[in-house]
Amino acid sequence: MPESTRIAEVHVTPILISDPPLLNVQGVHQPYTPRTIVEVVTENGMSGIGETYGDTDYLTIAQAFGPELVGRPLTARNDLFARVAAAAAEVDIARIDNTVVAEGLRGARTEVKLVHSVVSAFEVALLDALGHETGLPVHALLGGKVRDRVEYSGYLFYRWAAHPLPGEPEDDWGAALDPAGVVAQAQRFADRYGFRSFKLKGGAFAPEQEVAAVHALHEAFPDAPLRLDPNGAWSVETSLRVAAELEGVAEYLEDPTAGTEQMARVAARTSLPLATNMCVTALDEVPAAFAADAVQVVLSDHHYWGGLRATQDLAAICRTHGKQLSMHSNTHLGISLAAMTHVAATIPDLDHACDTHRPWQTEDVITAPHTFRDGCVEVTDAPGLGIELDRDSLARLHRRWLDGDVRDRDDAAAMRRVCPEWQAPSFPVW
Ligand SMILES: O=C([O-])C(=O)C[C@H](O)[C@@H](O)C(=O)[O-]
Ligand SMILES: [Mg+2]
Repeated sequence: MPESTRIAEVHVTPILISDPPLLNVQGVHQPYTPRTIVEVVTENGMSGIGETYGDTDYLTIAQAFGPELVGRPLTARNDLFARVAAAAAEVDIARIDNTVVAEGLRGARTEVKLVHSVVSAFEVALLDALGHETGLPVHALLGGKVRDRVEYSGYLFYRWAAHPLPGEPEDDWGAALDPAGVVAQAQRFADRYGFRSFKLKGGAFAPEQEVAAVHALHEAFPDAPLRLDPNGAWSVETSLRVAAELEGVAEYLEDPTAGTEQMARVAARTSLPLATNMCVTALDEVPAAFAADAVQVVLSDHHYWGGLRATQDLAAICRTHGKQLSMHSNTHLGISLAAMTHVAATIPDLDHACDTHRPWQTEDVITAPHTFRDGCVEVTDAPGLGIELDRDSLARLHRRWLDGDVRDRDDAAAMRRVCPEWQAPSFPVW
């Protein structure tokens, strides 16, 4: 492939995918959630695909930036951030208010974070296309894999059996609203996918109930590393109480309390490691959090950090500062799972099984969705990401987006359909 191979077409396609009624501190997942699918096509007819958030602001930036890639060299990735940021500056981004919102439960919402998430989809698509042009897998383009399988953890959620209205998407997982329900869900995850570690999304019920669920999981799976993540819902004192009850049971507590300062106060008084995907989610948040030793484990996420190479950079920063690395996940499809798996395969010191929402999704836009064996996804050596876009499925899910009115993830609004008085909580909740 000549270095001058150029991009001939870029397609940015919003879709709505079905999502089960998973509970978190902000509310409950809506029946449908938006994603953005990016495809680049080279002048040689090779295609590359990427995936990111589909909420209005991300989509607006992606749609503004997409056409600018046409005519650019396929190998030009280093200026993506500057170019996407410039595109973002030209459009109206309506909802930047530096508050925590549901579409990611990712700490303060800033323009830089939006830009990173958009960059990630284009970077992955460019790497995928480059892989097809060269015959190399994405992990090789990132320096090569150091493992043949990437381990994921079973991501447990409190959940309702069904969304409230007839005709909304259904699955057969049933409700999980107490420790027995959580253990049954974990058992099904273990039987079906072989997961050997579990994360419970907390913040849905009082901490004592969630601690009881983690103890029940420990009893049922004594060797499994366990995590509990209330997305910052607890006060410092509550976090310390929970930490004391879960020492020796959990491998880490994820964002027990909100913000670097409070996390540091908890970290100073427990030996249980604290992990975050809320207070260290962009480079400018690193110095203060590391100086205060507020976190011991950083959850990478290539959507947050601006792509696969940025994730490798984050790994180097964590290594330098003696921090461990794990991986966060939001609702995502197989394109992102492929990207997560390729980058995870290249990071020597990925210390924990990665999170993934993928087992909760019943739809996808790739022709052969991944399978989990022993909780792991095989690292493919096929060119690019090693996946193929399912164009019929993409068209169907895009049609749903065109016909529907969901444009943003809003877990509080979804909760209000069942509990009209529900408000997004003020923190700490407990
Ligand atoms: O903190 C986390 O792990 C997440 O925010 C992951 C997801 O966003 C999860 O909380 C969700 O979708 O409800
Ligand atoms: Mg988290």
